[in-house]
Amino acid sequence: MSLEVPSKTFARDEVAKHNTEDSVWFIVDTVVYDASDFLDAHPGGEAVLRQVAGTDATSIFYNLHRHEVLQKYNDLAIGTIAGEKQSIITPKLGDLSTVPYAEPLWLTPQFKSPYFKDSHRRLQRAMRQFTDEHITPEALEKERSGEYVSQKLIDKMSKVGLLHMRMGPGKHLHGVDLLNGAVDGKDFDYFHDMICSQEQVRAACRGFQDGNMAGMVIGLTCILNYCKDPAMKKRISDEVFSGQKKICLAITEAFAGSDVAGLRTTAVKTPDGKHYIVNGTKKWITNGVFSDYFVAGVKTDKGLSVLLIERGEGVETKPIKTSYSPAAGTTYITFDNVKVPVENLLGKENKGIYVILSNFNHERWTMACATIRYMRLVVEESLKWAHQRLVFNKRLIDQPVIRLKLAKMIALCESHQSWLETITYQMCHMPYSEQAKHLGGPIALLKMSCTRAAHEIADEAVQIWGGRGLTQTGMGRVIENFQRTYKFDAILGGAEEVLGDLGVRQAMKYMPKAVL
Ligand code: HEM
Repeated sequence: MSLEVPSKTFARDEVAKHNTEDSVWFIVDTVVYDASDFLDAHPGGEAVLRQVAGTDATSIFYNLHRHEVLQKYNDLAIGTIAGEKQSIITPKLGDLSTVPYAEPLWLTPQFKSPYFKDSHRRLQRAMRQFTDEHITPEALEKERSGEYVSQKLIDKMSKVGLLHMRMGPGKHLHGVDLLNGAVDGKDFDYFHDMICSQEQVRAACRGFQDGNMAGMVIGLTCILNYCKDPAMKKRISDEVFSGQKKICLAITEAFAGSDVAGLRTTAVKTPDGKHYIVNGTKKWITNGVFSDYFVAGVKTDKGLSVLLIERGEGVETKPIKTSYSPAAGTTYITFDNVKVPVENLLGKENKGIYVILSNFNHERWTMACATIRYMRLVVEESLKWAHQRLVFNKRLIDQPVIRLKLAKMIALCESHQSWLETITYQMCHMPYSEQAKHLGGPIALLKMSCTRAAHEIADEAVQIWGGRGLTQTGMGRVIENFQRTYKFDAILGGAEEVLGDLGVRQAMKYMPKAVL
């Protein structure tokens, strides 16, 4: 699609005359812009616009701006050059990218895949449209302002079943209309789940991405799987799926991160046996500041337990400043003599470790989905940039050293997506009990390897982008956001070192007495 501009046409000679004190016109990709009243407002200053007055400024413009700038300031366009056609593509909402490697191979027309059915393709199209139209504009705004996700967006996501889909396959999807019938809830599998995760990442706002209900993805699972009272389970899941209430998972503390056995928050039963009294703190809790429910790991008399704690007397939350956007809602929580009914125990007392562990595979796999898709976005941006940026009178892509960096980035991205799809296929075909036994290790290794790859990609991308890879607005904003935030995925949901160790230890459980 081309930019929509007024139908008036001009000769190039005519444009050339508008290089006076009062009139500053120039051409970008055959569109004529009258910047005479924009000189003061131009963020890059007046002088640079005067320097190009009357000329074709296409290549200098694309050396300095993203194409979306022209969409935003479309009212400066007054027409086009007679007999010439725009050559630069303006993507429509929902479109697939035609940049090589910008889409996973299964979405590239020439490639076939054994994994994806029509319902996956329908869901991908619907998710892309929904993300481009509703999620990305809000993500960009909130990532910058640091405000939390709006109730309006939550309501929209709830209406199209997106909150339900984020929990993965299961009965909670049966009978729910998913993006206007894109997929039947009973057919929803882990490839649909992967598509939901990966499409949303394209907003490229890592803080907002977590702020947008990541707490629910890891917190509500414990209610769906371990809440013993059916009425309570229905009440809470209805409230959360409808977007009226927010929930988060509160495990980590200043005292213990990946080492969950080291938790120090205590839950002591009252003498009448009807309540627990909870005391302690939680740190780095995503979405905690705006949550109504906290699925909290606590120490009971003989071990670890998991309790559903409602916001109320004795519960205090305050934001923690991190290197990604405050939009994530990262929180420090204090529980001060909080009275929790014993019915709120999730799973068995002192056996909370099983409740916590049951969450890990899906959480880590979701993080791998997201990291890989963000890596691909960085590849797409870097390919576009290398193709348009002129340095030493050459495009960056004409330099072998740049092509080598891109080759490494593409290879890391493609290999991890393939591994992810192989594991996702196993998740679709292995019963849950088998998954816990056979996939915990591979998923841990996949996540560990993804974030190592992200580290390499961030490093190479910043070298390609230079200062723009370190600047929050403008051309390199995606790269800047990625290089500043990929570490969250290397730490959250299990640090790389812990996951690597887990992967090898799990493999050793099945090691035969093999010798050389
Ligand atoms: C319709 C035409 C134009 C519009 C709407 C426009 C708009 C903008 C905007 C929004 C920015 C902020 C940069 C960003 O964060 O992306 C900017 C920066 C800038 N613009 Fe323009 N601009 C136009 C044309 C031009 C042209 C023809 C030049 C020619 C030299 C130019 C030179 C600059 C420079 C040097 C910067 C600063 C870039 C930086 O900080 O990296 N602009 N412009």
